[in-house]
Amino acid sequence: MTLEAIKYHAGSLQILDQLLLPHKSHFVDIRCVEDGWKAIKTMQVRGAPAIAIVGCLSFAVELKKKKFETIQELTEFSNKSLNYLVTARPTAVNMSKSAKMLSAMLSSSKCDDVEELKQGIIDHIEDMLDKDIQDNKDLSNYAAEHIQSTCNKSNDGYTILTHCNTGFLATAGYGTALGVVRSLHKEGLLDHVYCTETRPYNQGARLTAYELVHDELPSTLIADSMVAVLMKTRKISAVVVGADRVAVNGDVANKIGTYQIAVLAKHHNVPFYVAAPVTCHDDIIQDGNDITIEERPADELTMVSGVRVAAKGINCWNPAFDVTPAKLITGGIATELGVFAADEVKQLKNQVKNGSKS
Ligand SMILES: CSC[C@@H](O)[C@@H](O)C(=O)COP(=O)(O)O
Repeated sequence: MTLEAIKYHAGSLQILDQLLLPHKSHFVDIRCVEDGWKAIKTMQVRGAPAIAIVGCLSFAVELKKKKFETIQELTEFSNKSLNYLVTARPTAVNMSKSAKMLSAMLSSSKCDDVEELKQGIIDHIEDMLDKDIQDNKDLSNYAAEHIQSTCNKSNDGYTILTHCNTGFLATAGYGTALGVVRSLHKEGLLDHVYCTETRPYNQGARLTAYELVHDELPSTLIADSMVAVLMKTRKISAVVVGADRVAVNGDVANKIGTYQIAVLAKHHNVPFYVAAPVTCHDDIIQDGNDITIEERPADELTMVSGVRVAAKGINCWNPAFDVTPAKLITGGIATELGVFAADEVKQLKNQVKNGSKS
């Protein structure tokens, strides 16, 4: 049975509450933009593509119920809602790109029928679901081919290390970095996958491990602090991670801990890949230093599953993401348009502008 984290039918949205995983599968209703914003902020849904998809669908659900007298009224409501959704979490680019695209669609539309324009926006948002799954499959297949042509095999196939959660739970389906793992497995080429715990919020232990067990993939969980010894003592073919924002120069913001894994990969000569559909690429921010890094509440660090593990009174710093410089992304950046060297990812922006797909 395929995992399902987003249940959507015209006018109705439910999401799997990721705060309760892996212990409980419980879907919550998202009836409006405010519900969508809260679900993103509290991380009931997380992962860059899923944030944008659930944010936009929450807007679509509220839009469907609302009546507008004029196009101006529709436009004002839309811009206000979309701008609000962008404020829930700042690092991933996907929601802000979608918001800009939908606002531009409204402002450039020649349609003078409010209902028709409203439905056009809803249709466009609904298409995001299928498009994200197809993009993930395409980029995963490209990355799997690239790994086969450039990385070392271990035993009966390739051994991959991944970080955070980038699978069904972080996207509309299939996944990005975890999609690459799925594609290798489908081809009979996956020997093993290691997933990090991903402290402090444990997306690896709670969510990636859940997906790997669900799909019966050969897998092992490690603590984040074991990456160096893993690379030294076991044959790792490649590291594959996702992205929250890829800057124009190929620097990548992703889950905290990604940067240190990239440093270790460089030291141990392990190719380091980023799996990032075009929706994760920022066309404006030139380099990683200008990416806003979200800082999350201290209790995500001091508490584990509601139990305090840190001494009371200690100061905490909890950046949720870090930036891996392009020069450490030695394998490449996999997109639905192919695999790019990180310092050549600028070309991707031109291909997207020109509408080419190869
Ligand atoms: C396909 S998901 C890519 C990234 O969004 C993922 O690696 C990540 O950093 C998620 O962070 P999170 O804080 O759980 O939203």
